[in-house]
Amino acid sequence: MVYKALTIAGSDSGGGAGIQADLKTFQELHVFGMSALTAVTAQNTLGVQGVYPLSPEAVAQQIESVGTDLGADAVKTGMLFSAEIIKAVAAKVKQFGWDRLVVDPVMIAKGGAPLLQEEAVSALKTYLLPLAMVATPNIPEAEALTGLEIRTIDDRKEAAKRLHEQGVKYVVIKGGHDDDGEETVDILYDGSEFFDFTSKRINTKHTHGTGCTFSAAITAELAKGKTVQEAVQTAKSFIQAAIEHELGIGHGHGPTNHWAYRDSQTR
Ligand SMILES: Nc1ncnc2c1ncn2[C@@H]1O[C@H](COP(=O)(O)OP(=O)(O)OP(=O)(O)O)[C@@H](O)[C@H]1O
Ligand SMILES: Cc1ncc(COP(=O)(O)O)c(N)n1
Repeated sequence: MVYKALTIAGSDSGGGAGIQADLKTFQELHVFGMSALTAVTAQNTLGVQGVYPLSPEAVAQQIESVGTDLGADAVKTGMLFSAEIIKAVAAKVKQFGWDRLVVDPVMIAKGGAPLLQEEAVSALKTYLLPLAMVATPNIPEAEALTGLEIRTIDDRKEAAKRLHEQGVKYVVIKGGHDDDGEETVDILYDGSEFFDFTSKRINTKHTHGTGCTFSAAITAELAKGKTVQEAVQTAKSFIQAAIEHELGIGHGHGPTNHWAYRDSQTR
């Protein structure tokens, strides 16, 4: 059986985030990866030097090419840039009836560069979140999507409930941005219960692309037919290994190590 996953996201020339992180992660998890580019970024470990969005038609046509021939067992979205691209993507997801959809609501790169226009946040809420099986906001993204200020674990739970009310079936609020403490805690809400995924916080500056890699791992596991809980558990182990075994490349915030999880399985 060949499992297939499609990522709809931006290109990161530096290879640590975006489409590149997604395809590497799919491959590492033994899932055939396909892509529809939304934008090309000139980017490295020091920051984002340029953003060149594609037309909504170009995005829609790439998805159409994949959907009408290869099909996809699961789909994820990353950087979508504009309200027009979000609408085009939502229409195609509906057309192909893709229900294993993971929405990573990418807004701002770690270095501060905007990857989603401010006015597109409401399009994300209106058109895409209601189609999402899983959404994976970090804390600032969850704040932008709910209007809540998130300080405590209870605040995170409240934000998860609000996003569930907006139509997301499973909400994962990631704890990478919670700088205090010895642990990172990601919270999963399924509409009735909360589940915690906890790991030791690794003290490193090489976390470029952690969010993309984590959501791509969830998507790969969903493509195999795993439950959301199983998929999040594998994704947490995948990202933990990828951060822990850092590559140390580039002069700034380096990428994570996408092959570390596979190595850890064979050790
Ligand atoms: N220093 C760390 N140590 C261990 N795990 C981490 C660390 N930083 C992030 N993570 C994990 O990485 C995953 C992504 O979380 P994070 O909150 O960094 O996402 P993000 O901000 O969307 O990422 P990105 O910066 O790529 O957009 C989560 O599972 C989180 O717990
Ligand atoms: C094309 C693209 N997509 C997503 C991110 C977010 O990743 P990060 O916040 O780790 O920079 C990025 N930097 N570039």
